Amino acid sequence: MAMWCSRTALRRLQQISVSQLKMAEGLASTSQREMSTLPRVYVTRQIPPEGLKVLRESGKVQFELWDSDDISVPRKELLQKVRGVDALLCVLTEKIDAELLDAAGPNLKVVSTMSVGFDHLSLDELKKRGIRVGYTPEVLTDSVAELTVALLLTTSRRLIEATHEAKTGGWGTWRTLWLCGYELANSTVGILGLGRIGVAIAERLAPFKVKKFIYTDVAPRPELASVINAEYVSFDQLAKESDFLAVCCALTPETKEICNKNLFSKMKNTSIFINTSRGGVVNQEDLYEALATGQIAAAGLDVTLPEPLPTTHPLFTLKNCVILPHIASASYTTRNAMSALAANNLLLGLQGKPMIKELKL
Ligand SMILES: O=C(O)[C@H](O)CO
Repeated sequence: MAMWCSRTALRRLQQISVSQLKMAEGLASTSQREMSTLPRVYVTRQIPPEGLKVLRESGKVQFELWDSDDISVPRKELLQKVRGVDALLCVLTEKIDAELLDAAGPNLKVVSTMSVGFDHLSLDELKKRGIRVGYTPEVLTDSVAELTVALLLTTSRRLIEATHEAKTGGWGTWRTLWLCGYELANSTVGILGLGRIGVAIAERLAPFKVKKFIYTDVAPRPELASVINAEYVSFDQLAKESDFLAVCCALTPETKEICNKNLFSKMKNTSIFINTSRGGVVNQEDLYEALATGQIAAAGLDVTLPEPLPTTHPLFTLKNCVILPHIASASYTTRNAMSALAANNLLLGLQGKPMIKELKL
């Protein structure tokens, strides 16, 4: 599956125009000898075309690519392929840990992930080795916020159940309480972990006549909160007062399974729980209990643990749980922007320049 950037592969991967292809080939063929001295990069996925174009047209690196977007690179292959590389461009399915960094060896200077989340990276190990890390915040904020709103409305207004009923004969006469859900108007929306994405979600929800935004985080974030007029509350207050609770925090050792029975037991039985951050912030057994027993009204999840969630998982048996396959940032524009940003971060890192978006280790 892996390959060095060849003519056929380039055409297939990037659906680029013939002139663009010629340019890439020209670069490759005119400088075969020069190329062998260029820094080596391994790209762990067939990333969207914009990023590959950035790498290719830079003329500053030679890169090898795992030539698939449907199957992630097997660990064994990855450990082999990273040997001796100068930089790695990865996605969130690859664990970048001590084993991998040892396999890569001392040449590795830059890891650039095409994601805003970095829980798949062992930051301590990267720091210890002086490896710089790029990531892709901001470019996905709009897309994630849009999807979060879509998931929230789908869940609270029971759209999946409704289309199922319409299609399968459950649609009888118009009924007064059939498929009733919960509305945003006059509601309190809680945000767990207020960052750019939380703000963008609130900005989109405000026109639905939300009464109040509340949030909690490790500390108040007055600048961000003032944009959406959100009040800082304790974790318990957030649980008790939210009609809609949107989880927007990063997965860290501190937030691992922070959404557990302690949280669900304090929530209203009319509340809607939405998670578009990481599956690991939720204790899924506790969530199942809360949903199955009516402790909370419904949940919308774009992320689970593991991913993919096995189709036999109990959460799939619940009508009041909407599960999406981690698509919050999945718009063509955003995925291309993430790809280009990851490539540019990598190139800048290799040149010893500040990256556009670099994690402070
Ligand atoms: O971390 C990320 O970037 C998202 O989860 C996927 O876009």
